[in-house]
Amino acid sequence: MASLSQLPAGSGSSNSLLSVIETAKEPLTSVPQCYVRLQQEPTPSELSDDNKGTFRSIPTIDMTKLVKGETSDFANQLEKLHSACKDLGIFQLVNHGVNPMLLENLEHEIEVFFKLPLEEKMKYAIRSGDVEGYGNIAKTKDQKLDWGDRNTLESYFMELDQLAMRLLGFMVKALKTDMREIEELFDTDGMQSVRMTYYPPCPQPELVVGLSPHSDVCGITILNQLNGVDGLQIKKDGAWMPVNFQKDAFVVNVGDIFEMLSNGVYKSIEHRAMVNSEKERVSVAMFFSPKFEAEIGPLRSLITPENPPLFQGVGMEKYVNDFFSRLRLDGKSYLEQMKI
Ligand SMILES: O=C(O)CCC(=O)C(=O)O
Ligand SMILES: [Fe+2]
Repeated sequence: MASLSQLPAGSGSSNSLLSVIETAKEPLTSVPQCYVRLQQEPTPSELSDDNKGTFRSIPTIDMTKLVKGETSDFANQLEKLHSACKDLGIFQLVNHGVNPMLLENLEHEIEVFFKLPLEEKMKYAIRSGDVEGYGNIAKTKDQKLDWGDRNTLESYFMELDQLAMRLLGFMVKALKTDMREIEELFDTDGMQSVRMTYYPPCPQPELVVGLSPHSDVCGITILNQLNGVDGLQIKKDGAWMPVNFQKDAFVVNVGDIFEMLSNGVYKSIEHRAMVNSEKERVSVAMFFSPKFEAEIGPLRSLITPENPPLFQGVGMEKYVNDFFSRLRLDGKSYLEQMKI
């Protein structure tokens, strides 16, 4: 795994992580001890039939049906979006409207970047006190990135930002509340960050984890599995379930902050990434969060005497900083602390 933006410091910052690509270049037949996980939770194939549950695949939401507006298709799709966010916290988004040429260029440029020699990549390494670079990129909407091909990356960020705002709009509609509070939190100065991850093939994939179990500390995440290789898994009823999705679809998941904003109606989902022995995998996750100055907590418009707040309010900056000061990714434990 290389590159991270939403990881607490000790989850493998800088050198050990950045060098996994270099490690994987060696003709290895076994995995170095530092990557071996001794205790893995069961995968579906290891569970008894009684415990497999009913999960088959994540729901598919069709953006064109949402954008079309007030038709019966729209109402059905909005209901589907509501159930997906409430019951699972994740769905695949098809017909999202992002320019296919842009997606192709992005895939090409990111692959080229990850394949540069380490010395070249380290020229872009994140420096202490900075938030962007190899290893980590985070930006507010008005900050510029200065590595990679600015045109492609910036266009991607802009298109995804618009998509995220539209999706947030539909989610708010599905929650039957109004958009004003969300606009205040996310619009203009909202925070956008990205994690691009290159997972090299691994000689013993069953012994390692590409990205440790976690939920995302953001409003929503839009994940692009760039080269179409699967590896994402979600935790459902105590077991890890693989998520397969169409090559051109994005996976959207509810983050911890939206769980708080929705007062627990929508759920963030615990997930992880696994690797395989043959194919490298490249993913780009974009995280959309409220602005740093915002106070986050259950939306006022959702709170009534019958529906009291389930989470404490907290400043966004404090929330994010406290998360980054934790030593490792640990499922949904950080969000649990915020419960009243
Ligand atoms: O690579 C993936 O499929 C998952 C990435 C992810 O969960 C993240 O970057 O937060
Ligand atoms: Fe994630």
